[in-house]
Order: sequence, then C-alpha cells, then structure tokens
Amino acid sequence: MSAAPSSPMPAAGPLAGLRVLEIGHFVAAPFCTRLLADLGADVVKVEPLGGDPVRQWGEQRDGHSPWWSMHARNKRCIALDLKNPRAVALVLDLVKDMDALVENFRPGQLDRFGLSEAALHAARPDLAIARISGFGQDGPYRDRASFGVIGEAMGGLRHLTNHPPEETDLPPSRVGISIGDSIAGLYGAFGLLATLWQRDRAGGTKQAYTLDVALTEAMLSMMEGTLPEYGVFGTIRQPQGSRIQTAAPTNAYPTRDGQWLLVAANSDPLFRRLARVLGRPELADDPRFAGNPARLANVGELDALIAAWTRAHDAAEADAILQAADIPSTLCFTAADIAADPQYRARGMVREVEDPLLGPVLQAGIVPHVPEDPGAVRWAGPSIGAHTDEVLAQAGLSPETIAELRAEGTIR
Ligand SMILES: CC(C)(COP(=O)(O)OP(=O)(O)OC[C@H]1O[C@@H](n2cnc3c(N)ncnc32)[C@H](O)[C@@H]1OP(=O)(O)O)[C@@H](O)C(=O)NCCC(=O)NCCSC(=O)C(=O)O
Repeated sequence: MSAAPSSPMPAAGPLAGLRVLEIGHFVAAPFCTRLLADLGADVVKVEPLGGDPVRQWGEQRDGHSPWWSMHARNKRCIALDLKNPRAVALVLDLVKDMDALVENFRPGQLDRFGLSEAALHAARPDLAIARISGFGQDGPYRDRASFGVIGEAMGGLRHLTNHPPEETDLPPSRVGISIGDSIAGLYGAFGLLATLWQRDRAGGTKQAYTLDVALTEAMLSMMEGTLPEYGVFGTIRQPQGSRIQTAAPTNAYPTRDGQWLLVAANSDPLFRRLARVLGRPELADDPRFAGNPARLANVGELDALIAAWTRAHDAAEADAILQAADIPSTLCFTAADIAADPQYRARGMVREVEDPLLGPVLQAGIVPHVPEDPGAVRWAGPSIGAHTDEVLAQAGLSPETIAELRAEGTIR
C-alpha cells in the first residue's frame, strides 16, 4: 500500500504530510489528534462500529452533535471491529504508512486486540506511539480505569477549584470542560512532535519511540508551586475562589446589574492606575497596599474597596472605564459573547464551518496561529465510517473485498 491521501481539501499547515492513526475515544487522544489535524496532519481515526461515545454527547440535531463537528474535524473516520482479526490485520497494514499512532485505552487493551507495540513496530519500525491513560503504562495503578475527572482530582486541581473552606461547604467544582483530558492531549501532541523530531534529525533513525502520558501526571505537571511549597514549608495550597494566591488585586467583583467583572490590577503600576479610577489615588502609597506582599496581606480589605466601586456601576460601564485606564478587565464571556466578539472574528478564531450533517456550525479556529502556513478547517467531523472505503481503497483493498468485510460486519 502507499498513495497520498485524497481528502476533500488538500492538506494545509506545517504538519501537512504527517500521517497519524488514532485509536482513541472520548476526549484525550481525540483532542491530541485534532490539534495535529488542525495543523495539517492526515489523521485517520479508528472507531468501533457504533462510533466514539462523544458522538452522543451534547445537544443533537437528527443524531448529529455540533460538539462532534468540531471534535473530529479534519479527520478521516473509519469504523473497524477490532475484535475481528481481519480488522486488526487492516490496522497493521495501515500502520505501515503512518508516522504515529495515538491511543487512549486502558494499558493492555491494544495488546488484547493484537496491536502490541511489538506487532506495531514489526509493521512500521519507526512508528511513534503516543499512549494516554489514567495512570501510565506501569506502576500499581496501571490497570485502573480513569477519566479526566480522576486525573484532575488526583493531580491536585480539584482540591483548588472551590472557594476557601470558611466561605463554603459546597463540593469542589469542575472547571466546566474536560480540562484534564485536553491537557493530557496537549502533552501527547507535544511529546509526539518531540519524538518525531528525534526520528528525523540527522536524516532519520529507525528508533521507535513510545510516549506515555498519564491523565494524573499531565495535571500534576500544571500545578505550579503546589508541590514545591509543600516540600519546603509543609504548606498545603488551599482553594482561593476567584482570587489568586500569589498576587493582588485580581478577583471577580460584583456589579450593579448583577454581573461579575474580572479585574486584574496585580502589579504596582496597574494598581496605581486602579487607585486613581477608584477616586482614591492615595491607596497606591498606603502601607496596607503599597507592593504586592502588602496587598496580599490585606486582600480582603482591598477587595472590599474595589467591590464598593464596581457595585456602583453596571458591568459594561465599569469594564469600559477600566479599559480606558489600561487596566486588564473583562466580563465573563458566554458563548454568545464569544460569537459576537470582533477580536475573535478578526483573527478567524470564531468561524463558520459548513457541516453537511448540520449546516453552518460555529467553531473555534486553529491554535497556535502560524501566519506563514495557518492550517485550515478542511471539513467538519464526519459520520461513522465516512472514510472507511476511501482509506481501505488507498490501502489497496478492492471494492469487492471492502464489500465483503462490510457484509460480514468487520467494517462499517
Ligand atoms: C475510558 C475508559 C475508562 C473506558 O473503559 P471501559 O469502558 O472499561 O472500556 P475499555 O476502554 O477498557 O474498552 C472499551 C470496550 O470497547 C471495545 N472497543 C473499543 N474500540 C473498539 C473497536 N474499534 N472495535 C471493537 N471493540 C472496540 C474494547 O475492546 C472494550 O470492549 P470489552 O473488552 O468487551 O469491554 C478506559 O478506556 C480508560 O481508562 N482509558 C484510559 C484513560 C482515558 O483516556 N480515559 C478517557 C479520557 S477522556 C475523558 O476522560 C472524558 O472524555 O471525560
């Protein structure tokens, strides 16, 4: 087999030409490969015949979800029953032309399918394999099932996503998105490109790299001073609500019209400007508030002064005053605010993608923006098995064989 992929639009972006097989589900691995596909990689996603569970997530129209439209964009979706050895043989054949494989099953699951590292590397000796799992490919927790929720909690994030204990007895909040999965996916994409760089330097080696990303560890690596501060001082970082533990003032302040305004004036020049906006320029030199350590020590008093000012204004008005004074501030954007925002529109970060299943779908653009070769949203998340025939034909299968595999329930 060989042949360059034929896709509805030619690949664009700095990763054009990179070929990646995804055997993933839910968020972590699929998010990793979405990032790669956004920058031009040819991602072939293998799904079970019933499809990835995320297809059922979120609001649906006629059985299609806008979430999927973005989650699986730019990917070629093929559906294979990996419990059938013929499908496993197909994967091993596809792998011969792949640079990388990304998966997020429980450690050992791919081996049970017959897709062990040895089998994959026998098919493609320099295949980079990125594995995302709950706890990693070894260690005492290796076999435990996991989701991002668990990674967020054991990584230390969930202890902090709350208000201080003296202010609430509510349970810690989820940040509102699958942050643990997406962070793990980002590390997967980052690590994959690092290993491919190694593979390709000095004309390429036949070194086979594998990458082992744990949801827990991906979160832990984001936890700033939490662990070092415990190690040195025995201090356990505690929830701060919408404050920041290390800088002040930065918080969400209530407004007259019942909204929350985020204000971040946590440097000396910014605070001096804020003090002027509050009509209290002397506060900048007040020993209670001069310098970040003093402001942190008296943060309750300081926040009360700022809240007294914000409460006297409607949110949009206060926001405008603060921006005119060059102080970072914003309202909390909803989807509607994001969709209407001129900065996002100007940079293509909010764009309309034509989805044959749903019509026009608003999607977030591509991050990072690479002006010289920005990638593209070439197509929206496809239906189950939309590219099975195309991909298998490229792999050299005849229409008759494809029809036979479909008839026996090996592919969809
Ligand atoms: C997510 C999981 C907890 C799901 O666990 P389980 O529901 O127990 O299922 P498994 O993943 O172990 O396996 C799913 C079953 O589907 C089968 N399966 C999967 N794909 C196929 C295909 N293509 N063909 C045939 N069968 C398939 C597989 O053999 C299993 O069948 P049987 O063998 O017959 O059972 C686990 O995969 C896991 O811990 N993954 C690593 C951590 C991770 O990435 N979590 C999700 C991140 S995203 C996230 O957290 C989020 O979105 O939120």
